[in-house]
Amino acid sequence: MKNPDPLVPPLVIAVDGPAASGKGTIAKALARHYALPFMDTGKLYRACGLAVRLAGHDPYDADAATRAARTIDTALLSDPDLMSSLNSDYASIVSSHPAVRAALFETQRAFAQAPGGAVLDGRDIGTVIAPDAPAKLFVTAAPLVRAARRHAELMNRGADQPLADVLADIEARDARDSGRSAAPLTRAADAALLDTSDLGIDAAVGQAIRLVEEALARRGQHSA
Ligand SMILES: Nc1ncnc2c1ncn2[C@@H]1O[C@H](COP(=O)(O)OP(=O)(O)OP(=O)(O)O)[C@@H](O)[C@H]1O
Ligand SMILES: Nc1ccn([C@@H]2O[C@H](COP(=O)(O)O)[C@@H](O)[C@H]2O)c(=O)n1
Repeated sequence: MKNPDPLVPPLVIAVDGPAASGKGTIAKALARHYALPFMDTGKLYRACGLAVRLAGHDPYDADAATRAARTIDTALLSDPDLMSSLNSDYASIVSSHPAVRAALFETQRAFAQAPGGAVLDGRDIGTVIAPDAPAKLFVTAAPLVRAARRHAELMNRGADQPLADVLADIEARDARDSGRSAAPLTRAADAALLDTSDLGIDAAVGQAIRLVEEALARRGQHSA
């Protein structure tokens, strides 16, 4: 990261959206473009879900999930099973417990408050973790487009899951994430919408940079 200029307000970019919408791809590209640190907050919930699974607990057991969230084992962040479909489900279930979200809040808030700014992607970055972020994106795409992209990704990784199952998983996760009472997935009122259904990765990243620049210009803020 560049040395933060004390005269330039920190550039915090909040990127939210439903499962497999491409928000991680876009957030990582924005972090590279603006030379900012990046956090994939979904990995924290995935690590919590995986810890619950490995301990043989029920993800609906709020006490077990909260204990796991309070003692996240960082080794789990690079576990090959972290990104599996089964673990996506566990992550989505444990993330609905308010105490789990509370346990993971400070790590994310501290990251978002880095002196020079940061890019975070997740479900509640623009609404809860960094509500004052000067630039917010809500990235989405049609469910079938998202499922096809995730399906291709899983095939590349050697996981052979039918497209219809991938679609059903994504829709179930979105419904759970949007329907929960604690920090549900929702577009912040001041987040720019970016639908990538008809955009390739380069075009989507180009649009994202343009939307960030527009948000900064509206606030009279410029990227350093
Ligand atoms: N605009 C795009 N065009 C084609 N493929 C894309 C596009 N954006 C992302 N992808 C691909 O779609 C898949 C999902 O993207 P990504 O992991 O960025 O989504 P995500 O929203 O962060 O997912 P998750 O919610 O599971 O963390 C990846 O394989 C990625 O390479
Ligand atoms: N800020 C966040 C990030 C993630 N979640 C939950 O974790 C699941 C996995 O996240 P991915 O981004 O890796 O898909 C997701 O389905 C959410 O349930 C969250 O609640 N808040």
